[in-house]
Amino acid sequence: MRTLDDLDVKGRRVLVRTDLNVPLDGETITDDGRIRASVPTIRTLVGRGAKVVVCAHLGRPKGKADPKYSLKPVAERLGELLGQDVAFAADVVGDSARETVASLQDGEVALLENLRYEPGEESKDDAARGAFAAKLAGLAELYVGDGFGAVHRKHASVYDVPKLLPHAAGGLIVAEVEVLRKLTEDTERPYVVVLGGAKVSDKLGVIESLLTKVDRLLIGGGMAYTFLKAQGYEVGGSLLQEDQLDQVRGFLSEAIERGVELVLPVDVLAAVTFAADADHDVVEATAIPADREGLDIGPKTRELFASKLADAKTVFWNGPMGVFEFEAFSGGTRAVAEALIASDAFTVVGGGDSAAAVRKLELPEDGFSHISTGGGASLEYLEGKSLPGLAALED
Ligand SMILES: Nc1ncnc2c1ncn2[C@@H]1O[C@H](COP(=O)(O)OP(=O)(O)O)[C@@H](O)[C@H]1O
Ligand SMILES: O=C(OP(=O)(O)O)[C@H](O)COP(=O)(O)O
Repeated sequence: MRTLDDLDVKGRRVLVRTDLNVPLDGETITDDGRIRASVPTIRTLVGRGAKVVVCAHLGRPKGKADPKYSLKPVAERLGELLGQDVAFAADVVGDSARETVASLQDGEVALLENLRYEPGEESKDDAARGAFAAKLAGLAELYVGDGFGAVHRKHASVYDVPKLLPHAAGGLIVAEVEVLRKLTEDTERPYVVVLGGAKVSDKLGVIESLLTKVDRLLIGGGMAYTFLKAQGYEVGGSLLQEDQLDQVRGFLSEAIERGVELVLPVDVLAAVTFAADADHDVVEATAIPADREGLDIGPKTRELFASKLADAKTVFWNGPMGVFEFEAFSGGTRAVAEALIASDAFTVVGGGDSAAAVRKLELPEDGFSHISTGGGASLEYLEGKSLPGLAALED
């Protein structure tokens, strides 16, 4: 892959695709890790006299402008971290974007509004995506791909724009790939992957391939309930991917055939509702009451998972074990994080919320070998698949 050093950026408009998909509470950014991670590349371009046009997505607004998902608060935070103003365009490729970009001087930075306000960004139709990509590419002369967390998405800003402009990979993508490559080459064993979180349908897809690579797979968070249901247990109002139950049954038998230990929760915190102060009890994972939802793994599961991590030599973890944003349901995530910190394995934690959890729980970031900005992106990288956003940069 070409890197920033291969581009002559001075005085030129450079479109930088970053991942600024940060957790928000209203307009308040609750974790700015991904914004911080985008700073070095932007700063390098600023230092080399580029006119820097940053683009990114936030959440899943599904092709329509929705103020809830505006990047405006992110522009302010990015400005604070860079120590210079960041001009904010109120649209993605409209009048505001064109005017904002046109007024940039060398060394100045602009951020476009949320890419996913535009239906072309995520369209499955190549022509629709291509048409939007052409408008986006029209704003700049060069392209830098640096949004590692989104490289698994075949989206216009990730996949199509680099086909239209001279391009290079930014420092974050280079650094992430360098570390994750270590997990795919001569992996020291036991190799354990821990999966949780809420993007269940997305991430169930990687399990088939992980079963051919890992020694143990620990499944917690919102992921676990589809497995429990597939085994025939009641999961009440817990997160469930009903349409993937058959697929999950397949994983359960394949794990047995391959001799992979697939470890599920044995107890959970079952809450009466999804709220920070919800009444809850520890129940057996096989006996979740119909009117309850599982919001965290229970104490026996925390011990079980820690024991399955104790002798690991390589660990990848994506997805919180529970709704860590609520103090009462953060214990499982803390327990898994602490088990990784205590271990002498090569440990990588990835994902916007997983990384945010480590910081929110005030755990030492240097207790992990690497904290990746990508969750789904890292998992798909570990599958060994060609990722659209990396393939496009390699061309
Ligand atoms: N049992 C659960 N029920 C509902 N949500 C959950 C549960 N466990 C974890 N979560 C949620 O998963 C979210 C993170 O999921 P995900 O986006 O897949 O992780 P990451 O961003 O680290 O890749 C968090 O907001 C957390 O509250
Ligand atoms: O937050 C992200 O991924 P992650 O939750 O897997 O870490 C990325 O910004 C990708 O977002 P998407 O999963 O809505 O495409």
